[in-house]
Amino acid sequence: MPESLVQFAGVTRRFGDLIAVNNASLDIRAGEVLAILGENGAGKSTLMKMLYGLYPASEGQILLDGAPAKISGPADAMRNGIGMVFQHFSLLPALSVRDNLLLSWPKTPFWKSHRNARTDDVLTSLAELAPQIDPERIVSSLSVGEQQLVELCKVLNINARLVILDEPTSVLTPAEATRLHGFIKQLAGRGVAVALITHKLADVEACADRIVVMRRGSVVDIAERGARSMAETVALMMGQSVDRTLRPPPAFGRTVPRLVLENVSAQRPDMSLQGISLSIAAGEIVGVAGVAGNGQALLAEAVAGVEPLTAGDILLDGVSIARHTPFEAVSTPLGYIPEQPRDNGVVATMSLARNLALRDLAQGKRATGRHANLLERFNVNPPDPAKLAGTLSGGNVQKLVIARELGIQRDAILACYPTMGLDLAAIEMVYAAMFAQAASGAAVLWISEDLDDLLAGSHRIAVMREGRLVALLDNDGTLSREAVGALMTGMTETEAAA
Ligand SMILES: Nc1ncnc2c1ncn2[C@@H]1O[C@H](COP(=O)(O)OP(=O)(O)OP(=O)(O)O)[C@@H](O)[C@H]1O
Repeated sequence: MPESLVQFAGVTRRFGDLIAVNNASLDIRAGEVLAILGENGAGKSTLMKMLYGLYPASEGQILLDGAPAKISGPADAMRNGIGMVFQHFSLLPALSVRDNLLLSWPKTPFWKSHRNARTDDVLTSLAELAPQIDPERIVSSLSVGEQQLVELCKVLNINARLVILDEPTSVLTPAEATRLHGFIKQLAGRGVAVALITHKLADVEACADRIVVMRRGSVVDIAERGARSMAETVALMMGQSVDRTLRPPPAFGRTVPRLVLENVSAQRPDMSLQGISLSIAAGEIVGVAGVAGNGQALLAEAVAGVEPLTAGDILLDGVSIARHTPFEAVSTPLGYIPEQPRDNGVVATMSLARNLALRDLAQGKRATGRHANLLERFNVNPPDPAKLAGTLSGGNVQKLVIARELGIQRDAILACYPTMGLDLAAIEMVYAAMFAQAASGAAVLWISEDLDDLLAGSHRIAVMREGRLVALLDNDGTLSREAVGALMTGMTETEAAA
């Protein structure tokens, strides 16, 4: 039996009346990859945050190397060789990658935090894990996936014995995810324990040695790799079986242009959007495919009005909706699901009810109770309008934003990674809501890194590379992943398939 590094013995965590983790017992062994699965709000993050010292257990005990762990905060956890990478990042956006790594590196000399041969060791894990990231780049210019890799390097730099990863692949491109899987296996091969919280069965298939399933706060199953079929694991997670087949989008007659981008251009220090023109008809879903960091984020923010346009216009039903300040964007008649909704879509210190009424409030109108049923409809858990948004689990924050943006019929929808961090049942619900909007005439612009979902759910696919729209393809059933992948990377189809 391999050595137990950590043991949870009957651990419970309450937040007021809510039992987030209920009498959980499990161990984490040196050199294993332990996948922790469960639907949104199942208690996965809370369980690991207790180990990382962020919350004390309400009952039960956590043992480290067989003795009761004395971890009263993340600094203690790190001293004990436990590192955690969160869904929510803690990088300083104005500093370079190198400076961010130096700030959290225990060996950084206090007198010299700058470029210096003696501090180059801080870059070793970056070179291994993400050689494409230039350490001198400013963090704010990195894609979300790249930022996550930098967060992971921070943890690797403390020489962790246990690395906890909270949904690491939800923001990674397929290629980045594959590289991360390989790296996780390498870490385990060196004797490091990896606890991997995930919703993606591909992560489990690629690297898990054991699989823990949580449901409603309880550990409901612990199994060795291969002991359960994927269908059995999903049924354990959801308490039922979920058919994960994306229904095709509703048919539409491409006649009336609704959302029109005319030569849309915008500029950030590291990225420029160059003359994007695209016309989306009523009822049409256009999926935007691209390798992360090729201008999708800037396109989304430009269309949403968060980033001012340097040229061009955006028209909705013939009327310009191009905005010049983020405040004006609040009145944009566009349903907008932003990337990283915890940062960009909710006010953590406000109640769920006020977050649902955020657009009204921002326009100086009174918040009404008419939004309350949206919590039930979009399965936000707990569906308590008085709860603060900051207390929701990551997936439930996403559902809250989706409830606000897709809960009423819109003329146009801009959806950025709308299923990120969601469990399988919630993904189905989001796609159903998005397709229903299209069926009722909304023009939908949908940015995603999941090519399979884009191919299954869009009428046309726009491919972005280096801030330009390099292709606009009819998704007529003949498009292949390889063909779109080739356009995304600029490689030939055979190179992309290799
Ligand atoms: N600080 C907090 N205050 C109050 N309730 C909380 C707090 N943190 C978590 N919860 C609640 O505890 C439950 C478990 O949340 P947790 O974040 O552990 O779920 P999760 O399984 O990681 O979900 P997800 O997959 O959506 O990230 C949820 O109902 C959540 O609302």
